Amino acid sequence: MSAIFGISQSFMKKYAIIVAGGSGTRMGSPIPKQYLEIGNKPILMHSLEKFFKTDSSIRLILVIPEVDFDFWRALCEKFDFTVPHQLVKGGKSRFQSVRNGLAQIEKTDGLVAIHDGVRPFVKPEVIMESFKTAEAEGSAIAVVALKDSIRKLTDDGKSFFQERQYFRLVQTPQTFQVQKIKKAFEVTELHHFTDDATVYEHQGWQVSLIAGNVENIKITTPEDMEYGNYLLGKNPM
Ligand SMILES: Nc1ccn([C@@H]2O[C@H](COP(=O)(O)OP(=O)(O)OP(=O)(O)O)[C@@H](O)[C@H]2O)c(=O)n1
Ligand SMILES: C[C@](O)(CO)[C@H](O)COP(=O)(O)O
Repeated sequence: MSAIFGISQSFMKKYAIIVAGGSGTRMGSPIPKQYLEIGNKPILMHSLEKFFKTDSSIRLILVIPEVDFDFWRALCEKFDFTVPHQLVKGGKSRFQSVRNGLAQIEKTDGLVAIHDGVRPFVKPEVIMESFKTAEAEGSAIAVVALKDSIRKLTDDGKSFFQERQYFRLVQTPQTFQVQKIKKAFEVTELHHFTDDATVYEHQGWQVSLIAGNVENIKITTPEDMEYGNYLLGKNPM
């Protein structure tokens, strides 16, 4: 980090892997959810733009199914979408899609944010903080506190009160020092690797948490589309 005119600035190369290799089964739409329009363009374009507008020097790596490459290029033409990005083919699972994205990063001395393509409402402040914390501490995982009470269910049908202050909802971006996350992804995929933090901590490394933003939902089911359109109507990007 260095300070120029009071603004703290890092000179480390920054990357963002935007994963959108899924099929969106829970959305149940004829085309995968990442290409559905909210506001005036596909969800995925909002997500890519968030990173580009935050810092245009971030190298954007977009992971989508290889069968969708032509479809995506056609969408870019249709929407006059000019944010520079590299297309990479997705894998069978999110883990494999991330690994394909990481394989495109040759150098090991940078920082990489891994972000779900279907989280278009991430705030620029969260993206910037994730790079800053990952540079200092190795990782930065965006999380938010719970507002509701929670209960733990047991297999025999009972439920128990849990202290919610000990829990956080996990979002993306999940940002890391490139060298460490590339090493972490050299392992065999395990069932509990639901995100990148779990892969990182499998190495025995502690993750650092940062504050996410509550609107940064993962668009998953049809009602999330309604909420997304509502947010854009009230709060155009
Ligand atoms: N093989 C996969 C599976 C998921 N993802 C991405 O990981 C993010 C989070 O996954 P999720 O919301 O579960 O997306 P889908 O797998 O598409 O949805 P579903 O589980 O409903 O099928 C999404 O941006 C999704 O495109 C991916 O890149 N490659
Ligand atoms: C990465 C993630 O969005 C963090 O909350 C989440 O783990 C993805 O889970 P999914 O089952 O692939 O939707």
